[in-house]
Amino acid sequence: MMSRSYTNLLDLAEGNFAALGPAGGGARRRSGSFGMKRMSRVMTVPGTLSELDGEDESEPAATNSVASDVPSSVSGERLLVVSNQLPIVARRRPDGRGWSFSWDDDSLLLQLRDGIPDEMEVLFVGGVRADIPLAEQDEVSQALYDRFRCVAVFLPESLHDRFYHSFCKRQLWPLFHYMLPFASSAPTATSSSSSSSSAPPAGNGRFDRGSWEAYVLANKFFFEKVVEVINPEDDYVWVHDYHLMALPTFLRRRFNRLRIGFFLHSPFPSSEIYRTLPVREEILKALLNCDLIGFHTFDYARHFLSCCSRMLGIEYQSKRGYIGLEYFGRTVGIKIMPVGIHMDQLQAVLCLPDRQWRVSELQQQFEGKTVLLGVDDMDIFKGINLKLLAFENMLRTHPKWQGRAVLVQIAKPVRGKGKDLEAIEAEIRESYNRINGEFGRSGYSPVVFIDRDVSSVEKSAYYTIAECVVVTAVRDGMNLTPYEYIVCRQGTPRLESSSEVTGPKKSMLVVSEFIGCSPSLSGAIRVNPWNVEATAEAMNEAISMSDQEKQLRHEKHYRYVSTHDVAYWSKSFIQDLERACKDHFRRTCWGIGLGFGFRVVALDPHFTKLNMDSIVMAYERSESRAIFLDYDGTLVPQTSINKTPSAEVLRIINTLCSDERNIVFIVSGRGRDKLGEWFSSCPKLGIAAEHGYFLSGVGMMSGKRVPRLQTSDGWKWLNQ
Ligand SMILES: O=P(O)(O)OC[C@H]1O[C@H](O[C@H]2O[C@H](CO)[C@@H](O)[C@H](O)[C@H]2O)[C@H](O)[C@@H](O)[C@@H]1O
Repeated sequence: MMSRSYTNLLDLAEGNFAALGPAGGGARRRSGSFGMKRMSRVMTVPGTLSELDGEDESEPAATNSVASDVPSSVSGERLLVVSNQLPIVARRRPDGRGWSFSWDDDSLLLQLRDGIPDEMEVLFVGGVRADIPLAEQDEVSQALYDRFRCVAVFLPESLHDRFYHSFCKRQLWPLFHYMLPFASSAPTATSSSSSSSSAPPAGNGRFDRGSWEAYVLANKFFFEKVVEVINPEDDYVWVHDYHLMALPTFLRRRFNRLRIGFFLHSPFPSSEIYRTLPVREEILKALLNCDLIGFHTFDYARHFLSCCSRMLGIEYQSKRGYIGLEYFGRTVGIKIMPVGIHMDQLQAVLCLPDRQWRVSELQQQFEGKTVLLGVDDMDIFKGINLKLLAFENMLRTHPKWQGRAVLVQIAKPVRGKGKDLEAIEAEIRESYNRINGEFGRSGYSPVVFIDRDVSSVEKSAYYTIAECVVVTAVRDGMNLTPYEYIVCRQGTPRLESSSEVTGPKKSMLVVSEFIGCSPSLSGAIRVNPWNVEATAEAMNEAISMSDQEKQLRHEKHYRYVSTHDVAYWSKSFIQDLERACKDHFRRTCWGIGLGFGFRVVALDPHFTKLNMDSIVMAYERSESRAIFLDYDGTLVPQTSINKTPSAEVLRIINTLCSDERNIVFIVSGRGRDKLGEWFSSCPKLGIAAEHGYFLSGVGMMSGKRVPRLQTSDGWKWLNQ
């Protein structure tokens, strides 16, 4: 029986969006609207597997198979990077007429180009971080495509609210950060939401099916934009982050053999958390339509694999260092590779002329003080208040730091607002006012709280003067703050002559054990941020450590961070994606299934479908036959509670066994006692019980049938 969500998804896939109101912004285009789509170099042949698995045949997009003689890697390959937002900064022109656009140099998506081979063109597909009126969307789309090879996705406003603010930010994002929607108020703190005024309709953080439908529909909008520009035989598609987890299913339905990679930038939670999501199977199955799925850490990948095992019954295999999930004949690769920073860009900031001046200013401001630094988005998972409590605790338990230690906390403001965020902001304010009230004195404020946008120059200047960076996030996918700090403390050769870089390079880190970068920072002091006293001790230890020790730790970190940069990450991902897809064009692919049950069955080209008439003919022609029958799912339905074989099954088995030319075996993992009991009325039947550990029954010797082993006790198990 189809579940409700399947029905809805099918509706969505068929273009029935009634529940969500009119869809499509002014800029929605049909295939090929940018006028540059190339012809397919591979012919497709229709076919269906529905007879084999009893699935509905009425799904035209799902039944294409592709011929197997296909070109190997060729030039002209392109990478389509699909993400919720394009790496573009959009500004209204000062005269109010039109828009000006520039690359967002801070965007990881833009930076990843450095790891992509030069001959591979990179196109971006995603939303624009600005409210572009409907009437201007066509023009903006064309400009973005012509100038930046960016394909803009515009979602109708109401759909965007339900997709992003409601499903992404109130449901997926908190859940992936281990927050279950127990309370009636929803987590709404966002780090980059577009507007707080357009509150989503869902009233709390609990699962809301309408928002899920909006999520699926929004993913379909992204899919349509990909379709406009894709050349499925030459292109790779790299989908980013939790906003677009349904997209691989849309892509796979249309393009059976498209090369699809996905990278999750947020954490993937423990299966005990993930399994509370009502659409848990749908999302897992959608991701399994990719060829490669990437995670920042081993733990996130491990959680994903246990979800696949527990919720879908799919087990992973590890071969020669690669982890793969066998999914209907395709191997879905699992990639563990934390993202890195863009070295050149950070170093370029270090060389900007006004930076030196900013560093000197800060050195003066904090002269004689030891600066601990926090740089976080102001969101509910960053644990800023826990950091303040730990700092307060350190001042109290180690009074030598009173008057000497300063915590500078930069909290990048976010536009999204919610009750949780407001409560956390109030708590933070109360904490730093209390700390400054108790420990502050003339010329000394223990906490300097900066809740405004800070330029990259200013941020790098703070990194330079900080003795230690403290990250106490309670969950974070990766968190690149420690990496940025390490690179800024190292400086660049061009700074060697300046007064800012003197003596050996050193840095010190206190980082939460709940964030993605933690495993890669072996020289950091790792803390459980919920343990305020232990974090206070870690802060004290970090700033009290000898310079030599700080230097050793810094060198170790710098070696890692400078070699595992963003280009290293993207290069490695694309290489693995290529590898995972290398035999795609040698396989015969069949799409089957409805909605999120859709998957591609990939078969060896020599695989031929069994045909009843030819089986009967071959059976009749043969002189001797070995017939091996599985038990559960073959002789008794997988779902039946009563596992005893029916009289009909026993009759058929005895008929098969009565033919002298047949040797019939049941092969099962079940125990010998039960199988022996169930088939006691089939004296000529062979049984391989407990996966073949116990054997009983007939055999052939020199072409002659040997009698089955039987004792007065009934069955004789050969290896007993
Ligand atoms: O707020 P969103 O638009 O929903 O995006 C979520 C966050 O995405 C990015 O951060 C994530 O990816 C980073 C790089 O992999 C990783 O360091 C971080 O821990 C992840 O949360 C983005 O940088 C954040 O601003 C967004 O909040």
